[in-house]
Amino acid sequence: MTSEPSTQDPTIPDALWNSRFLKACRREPVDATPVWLMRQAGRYMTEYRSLRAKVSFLELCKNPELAAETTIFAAETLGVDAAILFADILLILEPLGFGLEFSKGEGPVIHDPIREAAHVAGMMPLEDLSALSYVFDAIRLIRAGLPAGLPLIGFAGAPFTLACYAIEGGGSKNYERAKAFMYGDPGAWNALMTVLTDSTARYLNAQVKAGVQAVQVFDSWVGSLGPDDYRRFVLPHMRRLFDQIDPGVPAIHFGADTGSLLELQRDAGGTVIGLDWRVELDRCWERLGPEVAVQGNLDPVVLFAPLSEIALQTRRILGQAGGRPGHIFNLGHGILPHTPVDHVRALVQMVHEFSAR
Ligand SMILES: Cc1c2[nH]c(c1CCC(=O)O)Cc1[nH]c(c(CCC(=O)O)c1C)Cc1[nH]c(c(CCC(=O)O)c1C)Cc1[nH]c(c(C)c1CCC(=O)O)C2
Repeated sequence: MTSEPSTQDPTIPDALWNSRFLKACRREPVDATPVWLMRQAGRYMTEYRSLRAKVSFLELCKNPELAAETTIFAAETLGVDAAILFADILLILEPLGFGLEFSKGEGPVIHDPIREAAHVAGMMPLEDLSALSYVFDAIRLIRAGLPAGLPLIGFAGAPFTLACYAIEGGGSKNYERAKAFMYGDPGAWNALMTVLTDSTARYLNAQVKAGVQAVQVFDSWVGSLGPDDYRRFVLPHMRRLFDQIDPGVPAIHFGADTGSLLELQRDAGGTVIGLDWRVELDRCWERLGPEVAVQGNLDPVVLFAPLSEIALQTRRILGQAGGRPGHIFNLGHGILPHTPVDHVRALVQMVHEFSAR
């Protein structure tokens, strides 16, 4: 069911193996709760915005030196317990044959989206990952530039979330096209999900080979499904994905708005389950049982509140985790673009201070 990276791979240095973050992934006791934040490198930072004034988002992703600098700068400025690769879940769509664009104000646009089953019949799982070599180059540079004991997280989008983008052609409120495709032609849907699953597994394992110590799978839009649809159309693919990921690295399984899917997500796989802020951490951990670690779950909007409120909610979440080994503090979803940086830094300090043992 879950992968258990409990024996140390001889290629992992002690400083990384014994880091707070990796210990928490293994549900081992730590001196203070590890914290990192989804989208910790991004537009809320002035330095990021000045870089983006010079290069487009895709240029930044495809320039290993700049991507590495962005990851390292964010991790060091914030004092977090893990760094995350600077990239995007949608990059894998390009070598799968889709045109990708990030237009101002509109978010991502996928050209030539899937409109019929015949499109899927022509798709093959990625064998050759050389079109994504800039990602692996960035990982090598980041690993070399990070402090020896600071783990690096790689990531990918989950097949459902990627399928939504590939079919809708961009963001969507209700996913009508994606769901109509799923219900209307389950055979073509499963073929598409299989291509995305197998490509993603290879991509994540290649990130591990290049030097990440953990991976996170973002199923950002899967909360739009009810449990029965998740079971029928998504779970078998997610299980196949987690089964293929290198068992030597922890896999974080994140979804947003998945309060009604958590047990199914756990059954699909992952050593750590991500929780958003709509749920209570203690009750969910109870539901998930003792075999998984949990990550979360502060509302990203709380970072706009006064420090006193941030402190109150940080203490509440740490209290709900109850000092039980296996909690990684994070937001319930990514940091928002206008978040005050000083509040983000204060949050990281509070987590460490309030949880020090
Ligand atoms: C759904 C999704 C995407 N990308 C991602 C997800 C899953 C996470 C989630 O659910 O929030 C994942 C992602 N995207 C980015 C990272 C980098 C690592 C990090 O610091 O966490 C990660 C982990 C950079 C980014 N990805 C994007 C930016 C902003 C680009 C810019 O304008 O500079 C960054 C820093 C662009 C992006 N990329 C995507 C969208 C919807 C957008 C536009 C959103 C927006 O405009 O705020 C797709």
